Amino acid sequence: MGAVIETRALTKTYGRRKSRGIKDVDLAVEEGEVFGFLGPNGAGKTTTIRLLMGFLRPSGGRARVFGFDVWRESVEVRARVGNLPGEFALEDRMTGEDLIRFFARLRGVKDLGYAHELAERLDAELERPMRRLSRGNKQKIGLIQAMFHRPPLLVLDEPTGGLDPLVQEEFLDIVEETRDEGRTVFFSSHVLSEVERVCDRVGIIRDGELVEVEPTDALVDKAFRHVRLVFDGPVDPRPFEALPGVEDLKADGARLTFTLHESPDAMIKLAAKHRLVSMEYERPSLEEVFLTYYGQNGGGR
Ligand SMILES: Nc1ncnc2c1ncn2[C@@H]1O[C@H](COP(=O)(O)OP(=O)(O)OP(=O)(O)O)[C@@H](O)[C@H]1O
Repeated sequence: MGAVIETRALTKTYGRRKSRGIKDVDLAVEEGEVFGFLGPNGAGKTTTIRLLMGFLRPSGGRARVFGFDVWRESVEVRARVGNLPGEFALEDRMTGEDLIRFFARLRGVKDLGYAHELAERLDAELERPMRRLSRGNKQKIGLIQAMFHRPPLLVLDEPTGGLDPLVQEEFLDIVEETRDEGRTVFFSSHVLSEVERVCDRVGIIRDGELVEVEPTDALVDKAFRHVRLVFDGPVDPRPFEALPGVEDLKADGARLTFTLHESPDAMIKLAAKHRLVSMEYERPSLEEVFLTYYGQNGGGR
């Protein structure tokens, strides 16, 4: 099967002033993959998710989920998608258990076994009224609600927000199991480490535009490297500084550290003219790669 989510030039502007939401987003999420949708606050993640769920009408372009138009056939879409919205209003007096039973009736689900398994694994409090739950505990109820009927597609907006680290880990295990069952997961995040751990591919959105879509490994692989060279005596750092792709060079007598944005060939040949004691050549984290798209202060490259 082809794409589970497919958007073409999907665009949303807000209000009469046509203020920015998202612009010309072309996206294809394949069946059985875990897709991470990355961007800082205000980049357009929630807007995209609300469009996919048919909660917002596109200003331009279109989007399909399982082949259904997300706006005109939103009932068909929602029947196949488990969704955690960015913000959700929960009935204050209801307990988590009441809410799950309510959704189970709506969806015609009789067996609540998986709902209770999820509640136990996420350490959710199903017996308390919602108004007495902390943000993180409400988030757990929202996640159970999105997942307990094992929908073929999960669309989750910042699913780990407010969860403590152990529960985040458990949630990521559940995401991996969901993929093992051949189901598809699309989630937005700005926690790069979790995306690096579970996502097969990532899309990076900046100022409403999708700037990169890559397999997670490939994105990190094609990025720069951290290099640390230690020689048996002081070396002149200037020839290293002059190499193409060398940035942020720091010299400390016999020790040079820098980032390298080109292939290592010229650097290795230059280093080999001296006596090397040790060399480290390391991939960056996804977090560091992400910063190269945004700059340290959100500027971008
Ligand atoms: N209802 C609205 N009316 C006007 N502008 C809006 C509205 N909702 C979002 N925007 C604008 O659209 C842009 C994208 O917002 P969106 O909420 O989709 O970003 P996000 O990536 O989900 O951010 P966050 O991580 O903060 O939720 C922002 O510039 C935001 O100010």
